[in-house]
Amino acid sequence: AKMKKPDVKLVILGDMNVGKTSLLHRYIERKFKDTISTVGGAFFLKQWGPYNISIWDTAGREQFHGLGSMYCRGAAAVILTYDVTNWQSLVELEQRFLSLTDTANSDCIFAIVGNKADLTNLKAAAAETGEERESNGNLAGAQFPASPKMHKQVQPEDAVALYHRILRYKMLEEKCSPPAEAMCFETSAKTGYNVDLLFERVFDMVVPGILKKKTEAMSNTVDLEDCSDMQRTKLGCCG
Ligand SMILES: Nc1nc2c(ncn2[C@@H]2O[C@H](COP(=O)(O)OP(=O)(O)OP(=O)(O)O)[C@@H](O)[C@H]2O)c(=O)[nH]1
Ligand SMILES: [Mg+2]
Repeated sequence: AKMKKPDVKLVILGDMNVGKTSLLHRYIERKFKDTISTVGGAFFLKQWGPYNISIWDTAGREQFHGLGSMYCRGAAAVILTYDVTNWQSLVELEQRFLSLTDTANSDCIFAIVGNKADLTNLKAAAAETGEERESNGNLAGAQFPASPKMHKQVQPEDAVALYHRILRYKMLEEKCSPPAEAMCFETSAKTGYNVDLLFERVFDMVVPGILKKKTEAMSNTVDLEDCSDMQRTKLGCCG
């Protein structure tokens, strides 16, 4: 099949083991399956209405950190993922991952995602689909946490506070940016809780940017001049 050219790029960032790959599998393949820690990165294409969206899954391991800013180049949205049972994974988003997004578009949209909500939230745990429960032989029930709040280390308001700090860091106006309540999520790749909501809200938010880019490209002649300049330079180098 002919490879479709993506209209827009999304990137998923976050520490190793938070569930980035699992979230993407859940969304694309509709199931929770075993993962191995990502090496480098991988991308998936998603058709969204008339648009092709590329979604980049990155490696959270420290040794691949240098690749992050490359993956973020030209991104229209970045999904910053942490694990609700791991406070440090939220801290890392700000300390280690945020600066990687310097190469993203200046009007880049940010989502903050607390994954593994099934471990701390009964509703998220119970969201598991019937078919899955069957294939797990009721294992899901047995894994219910005795006290749902037991392992929860990160509260939704911690993510909201981070969202506001990110807008400040990016020098994005609060009033021109999507509100924190719309862009901070708790998800479970295991049960599917809020996973469609997350991806589809982000898709809807990047569509206006695609339209704007297409309109600009049609009415812009400067691009052509830039191109011939580049060719001249190239000829200059070779000749
Ligand atoms: N309980 C629970 N476990 C999850 C969830 N999502 C992922 N996991 C588990 O967490 C581990 C890590 O998941 P991955 O999706 O590989 O994590 P990752 O963020 O892609 O990690 P790297 O590729 O190393 O950066 C795996 O054992 C998953 O099965 C979830 O929503 N709930
Ligand atoms: Mg991964």
